[in-house]
This record gives sequence, structure tokens and C-alpha cells, in this order.
Amino acid sequence: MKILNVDQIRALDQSTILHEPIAPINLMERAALAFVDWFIDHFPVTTPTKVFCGLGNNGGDGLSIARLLLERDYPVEVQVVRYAPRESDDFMHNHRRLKLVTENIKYIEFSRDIPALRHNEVVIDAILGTGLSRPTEGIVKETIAAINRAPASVVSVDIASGLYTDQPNGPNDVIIEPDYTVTFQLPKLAFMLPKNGRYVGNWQIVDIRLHKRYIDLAPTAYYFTQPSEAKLLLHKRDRYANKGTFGHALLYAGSFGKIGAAVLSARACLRSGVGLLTVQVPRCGYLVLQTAVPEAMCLADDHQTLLTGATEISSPAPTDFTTIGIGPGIGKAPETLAMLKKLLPTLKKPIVVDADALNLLSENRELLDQLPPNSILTPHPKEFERLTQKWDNDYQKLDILREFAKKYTIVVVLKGAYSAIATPDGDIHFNSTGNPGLSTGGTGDVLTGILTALVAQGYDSVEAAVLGVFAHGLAGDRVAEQRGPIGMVASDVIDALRWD
Ligand SMILES: NC(=O)C1=CN([C@@H]2O[C@H](COP(=O)(O)OP(=O)(O)OC[C@H]3O[C@@H](n4cnc5c(N)ncnc54)[C@H](O)[C@@H]3O)[C@@H](O)[C@H]2O)[C@@H](O)CC1
Ligand SMILES: Nc1ncnc2c1ncn2[C@@H]1O[C@H](COP(=O)(O)OP(=O)(O)O)[C@@H](O)[C@H]1O
Ligand SMILES: [K+]
Repeated sequence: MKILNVDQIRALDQSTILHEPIAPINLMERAALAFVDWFIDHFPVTTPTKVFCGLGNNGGDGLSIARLLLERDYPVEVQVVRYAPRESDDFMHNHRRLKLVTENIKYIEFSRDIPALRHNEVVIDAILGTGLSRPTEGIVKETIAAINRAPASVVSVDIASGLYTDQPNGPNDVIIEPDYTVTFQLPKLAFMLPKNGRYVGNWQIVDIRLHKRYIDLAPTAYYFTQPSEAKLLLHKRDRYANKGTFGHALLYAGSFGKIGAAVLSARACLRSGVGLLTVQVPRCGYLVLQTAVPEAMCLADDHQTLLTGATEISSPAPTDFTTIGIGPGIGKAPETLAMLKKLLPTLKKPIVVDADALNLLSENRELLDQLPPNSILTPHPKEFERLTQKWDNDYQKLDILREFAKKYTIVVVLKGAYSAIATPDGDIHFNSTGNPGLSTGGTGDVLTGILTALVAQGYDSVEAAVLGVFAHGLAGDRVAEQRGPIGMVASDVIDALRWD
């Protein structure tokens, strides 16, 4: 699913009006109805509801929502924040229609007009939407601050009032902190960014049937992976396939005290459809790996506690494998760095690089040039910062991410909530699955195993990253549903992987 910018969203609105065709006021009504359908599912008809409206089309939505809820017997009170002398046409139209059904419309011009809010109430925030063009100030700011202080639940219409759709807010901006955001048609870039978490809440998209062809043709660099899109990426298995069809992967993982990382990524790799798997671990990990993952072949490194690349067996050579995954738990010993330095120039096919291999790259950035094209790097934000630079805000982080992936012709998975996958072409795909339960040791090692398996099976690197990150998050969601997010461990995620 595409993520469009504010100008495109506005143009999409116009395109819908022109091509369907539909009158603007009817499109607003459709949006309001979609919101109300969602609201009814979440709040009982007895819920005291205050709708705060601005004077633009977001406010117009609010007025329409208020009328529709009144018609459904919700106890609704409307508060119009009168911060400017002029209202939008559709606001005025809906204002007239609302006055036909209720007297209960109040106006906020001064601080004393801001109503008290109780904990059993729900606030619908329709003060400002995607039309935000400057930080909130004056009575708008005061009203937002009062709503944020109140114990009431808050549902934002389209986007929290005061939050920019696709540009950074200032550190002192006053923005609604909703429990929910019900957004129209498309996700907004702002929702993907960690720093905005408290200004988004639990967000949902409602379909308002905006012009599909416009969306299909609109250029964008931002995507949000939908379940149907991930499913389409999945390769079907040929009935006459054999294990050779699905590649032979080599994992370099583990060091003394971190053999678990090798076990986790090996198990995840096998559970993700790799044909054959060989894992090279330091000698101390040999028995552990052979016992914990009998399906994998094991190469014992000559070194007892860390990886040097040297083994008693010289065949097959690293270049003989379909792909290589490197990094989980390997540490940063000089011998391991030497191994990386020797290995990288010999490789031509994409590999998967994670964890300490990334830290070694960040301390030896000249090695980045040696990465085979279309390799996949999976840094968490700290690792990514070490690889690149500090950023002032999440938007700058996305720019740095995009440029990094383009510069080295690699796929970069910046992990976290809505993991951002940057492609060598400069696109960014945000993942839609996963939950905070995944913030537990070892889940990154699991992801490395998954991605290595997909690359070994012949998935293109971008598709492997999009599909693998999606499946990893979805497995995490299944575990969270069954046992709650807090008790989740990385092995549970492996067990919950499904590829159908
Ligand atoms: N684009 C779409 O697809 C649709 C949009 N609709 C609604 O329309 C909204 C956008 O409406 P508008 O473009 O009228 O914009 P808003 O309602 O977001 O803002 C209204 C106006 O307030 C002014 N403004 C900007 N920043 C301000 C600030 N900090 N303090 C005070 N005033 C400020 C601007 O002049 C802006 O046009 C969407 O968020 C959505 O709720 C829906 O009605 C239907 C479909
Ligand atoms: N809040 C969250 N929501 C969704 N996914 C998350 C969240 N926190 C962490 N994750 C996922 O969990 C994994 C953690 O990886 P990483 O930080 O490398 O862990 P480790 O090094 O312990 O294996 C990543 O795939 C990341 O996207
Ligand atoms: K809003």
C-alpha cells in the first residue's frame, strides 16, 4: 500500500471529486460515515462524546460525525474552536445541517470556554487534519493542551491535531495525544516514525473509496506492507522440488557465551524453508549446535571461542554456498574482523549481514564498498547510527537510510516498530506487523536466519526483506495473541513462523 504526501492526498481528494464524480460535501459525508462505523464498533451508544471541531475540512468531518452519532442516539456535544474568522465551505454546510438536529453546539474563543472533561467521556478530535501548515498556537494550542491533560479517551479524525503528516514537528509543538487515530484511506508517513508514537496511538485505516487510479499512478518512495501484498511475494513450491531447489545457506554465528545466537538463527533459517544449512561456529559451540539443531550441518572453526573462518575442512568454500548470513553473536575480535576482510572480496552473490558484523563494518567503513550488491543489512537503530551518523529527527533518519542503501546498492532493514526497509532504488517499505513483545534478546538473530533462508531460496533481496520482516512480525503477533507480549521469547517466534 502506498503512502502519499500531503499534496498528493489533497490532489487525490480532488481527483475523486472529479472522476467519480461526487460532490465534496458527499465525500466528507462518506468519510464521516466510515469514521462512525468504526466508532460504533468501539464505543457503546451510552458513551458521552464531545466532538472538538476546527474550521477547515477536518472540522467539517467532525460536524458531520457529530450529526451521524446524534442520529444514532449517542449523547453528543459539539465544541467548535473558533480560532479564525473564516470557515471552509464544507464546514459551513455541515454546520447548517447540524443546527437542524441539535442546539448543543458550543464555541471556544477564550480559555474560559474550554469545557471540563471527565474520564468516562470520549473526545473526538477534529480540530486540525492534514491541512496543518504551522504549529498550533493561541486557543487551538490551549484546547489541545486541555484535552491532553484530561482523563477522557481521545479519538483523532484522520490525524492528531497539530501533527504534521509528512514533515518534522518542532520539539515544543503542542499536539493531541490520542488513544486512537482513525485515518482516511491511506496511512500517513508520520504514523511510521517512533518519535510520533504518542501522537498516533492505536491507528486504523478506514476505506472511503478515494480514486483508485490516482493512487495507482501516484509516484511515491514510501510503502506500507499489507498482508495481501506479502502473500503475493511468497514463492509457490514445485511439486517436483528437491532440497537442492531451495539453496544451501552458510551461517557464521556465535562466540563463547553467545552460541545461543547461532542456534536461534539456524533454527529460524530451517523453519523458513532453506534446502540445506551449514553453520560455522567456534569450536566451543560445536556440540551445542549439533544437539540443539540436528537438521543443520556444523563446521567447527579452528578457534575455540570465536570465529576466524579457518576450519579443518576446506570444502565447500564459502563461495560455494547459495548465500551467507553473518553476524549473530560473533563478537568483534580482531580475528573475526580479519575473517570478514578476507571473506567479503571473494563474494559476488547477496549476503545477509547483522549484529556484530555490522559493528565491524561501522568500525571499518571501507569494507562497506566490498559488500556484494543487493546484500541485506539488518541494523537496529543504534547499529545504524554507528554505520552512518546521528540524526536530528526521524525524517532525517529516513533520508540517511535511503542514501545509505542507494550509495552501497544494498537493502537495509532498519529494525523497530514499523521496521523500515530501504531499497537500492531509494524506496522505503514500512512493515505492518510486530509488537513490543519482540523487544527481547534474540529476535534479531531469528530475523537473520529468516532472511538468509529466503535469499538462499532465490528470493530477490528486496522481496526477501519485505516478506521476511513481515513474516517475523506476524509470528511475533501470533505469540503475543496466545501468551501476551511480555513473556515472549525469541524461540516462540521461530515456532510461530508460517509460510502460507
Ligand atoms: N483529503 C481527503 O481525502 C479527505 C479529507 N477530508 C478531511 O479534510 C482534512 C483536511 O482539511 P483541510 O485541508 O481543510 O485542512 P484542516 O482541516 O486540517 O485545517 C484547516 C485549515 O486550518 C489552517 N491551519 C493550518 N495550520 C493551522 C494551525 N496551526 N492553527 C490554525 N489553523 C491552521 C489552514 O489554513 C488549513 O487549511 C483531512 O484531514 C480530512 O479530515 C475528508 O473530509 C474527506 C476526504
Ligand atoms: N516495538 C516493536 N514493534 C515491532 N517490532 C519490534 C519492536 N521492538 C523490536 N522489534 C523487532 O524485534 C527485532 C529485534 O532485533 P534486535 O534489536 O537485533 O534484537 P537482538 O539483537 O536481541 O536479536 C527486530 O526485528 C525488530 O524489528
Ligand atoms: K484531527
